Amino acid sequence: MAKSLQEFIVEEQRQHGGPDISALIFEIADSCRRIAVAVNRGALSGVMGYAASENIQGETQKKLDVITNDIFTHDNEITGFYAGLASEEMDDPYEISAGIQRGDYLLVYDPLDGSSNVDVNISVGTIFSILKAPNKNPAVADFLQPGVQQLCGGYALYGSSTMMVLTTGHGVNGFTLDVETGEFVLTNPGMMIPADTAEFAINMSNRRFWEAPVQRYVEECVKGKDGGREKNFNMRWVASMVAEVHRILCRGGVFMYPFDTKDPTKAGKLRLMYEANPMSFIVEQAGGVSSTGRQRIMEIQPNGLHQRVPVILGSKNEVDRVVSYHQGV
Ligand SMILES: O=P(O)(O)OC[C@H]1O[C@](O)(COP(=O)(O)O)[C@@H](O)[C@@H]1O
Ligand SMILES: [Mg+2]
Ligand SMILES: [Mg+2]
Repeated sequence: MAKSLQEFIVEEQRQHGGPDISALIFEIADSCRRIAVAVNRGALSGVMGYAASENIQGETQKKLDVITNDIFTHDNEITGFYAGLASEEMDDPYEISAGIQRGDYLLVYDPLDGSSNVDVNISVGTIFSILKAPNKNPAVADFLQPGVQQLCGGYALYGSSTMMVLTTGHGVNGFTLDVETGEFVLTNPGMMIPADTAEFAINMSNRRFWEAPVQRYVEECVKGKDGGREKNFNMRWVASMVAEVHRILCRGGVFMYPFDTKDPTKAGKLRLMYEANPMSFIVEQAGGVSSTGRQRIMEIQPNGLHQRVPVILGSKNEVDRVVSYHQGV
């Protein structure tokens, strides 16, 4: 019989040792199960559309951004495992309430990724990263750890089925939610990204704002066999990073939200701490590569909780090619 997430994580912990974060992972999975219910009920709960608020990035929040942030924050706060929490939807780290025990870890998360898709019933997700807390009363600086220090990176995908995919540094495993039992079951053990691909994902409407190396790469993909590449390429853009990364884990591909000059105040669109880092951890553990074009993402020393970074990730040979185009540029 297929293993449950719980059985799998306990076994992985026993096998590899290190800090025991198995209970943290079960609680996160349970919280994602509750978010899946909120997302799946859709309009039935009256949660479609915009809230009357903006987040720190000046983005108008969807009602579900706010609801899922509340669920994820509350569920994980009360476990007593964390010294502090930080989310895309909160300007500053969330302080653990008085009376709740402070634990040894930090949790950073994007409670609802791809939220522009919820009103049109397209896949969304939750992304999270677990770090060691340097102390029980963490300041912002204590959260600013490079991705290589993550203890766990993972996401939940609320798609045609709900899945949880995660790594603790010993490969990548995928679990599907059995809605009848409420349990996540191991369905995709040892996920690996093929080194080669003929599929790329990028928001083409930003084309005129990209730098020369990305212009060159995409141009070559579009021209395919007529432009010197050995094959023709296909393109996908879901506008949900979770769905995009999941597709790449399942069948390969390259995903890019590169540096662009659209808004000179922003180095890219995606956020380092709770989007790029956990996804990079997963991609690297699955044999892929994740880079800004000029630097391995997981080696970036963060300078802010909501810092943005260019992201190019996926199948090794294609990402290596894009990175090589950046050399000397
Ligand atoms: O709408 P665009 O510019 O194509 O951006 C899509 C990207 O933005 C995101 O939706 C950002 O995430 P949020 O929904 O959490 O802000 C990514 O999931 C996705 O890859
Ligand atoms: Mg996001
Ligand atoms: Mg989000």
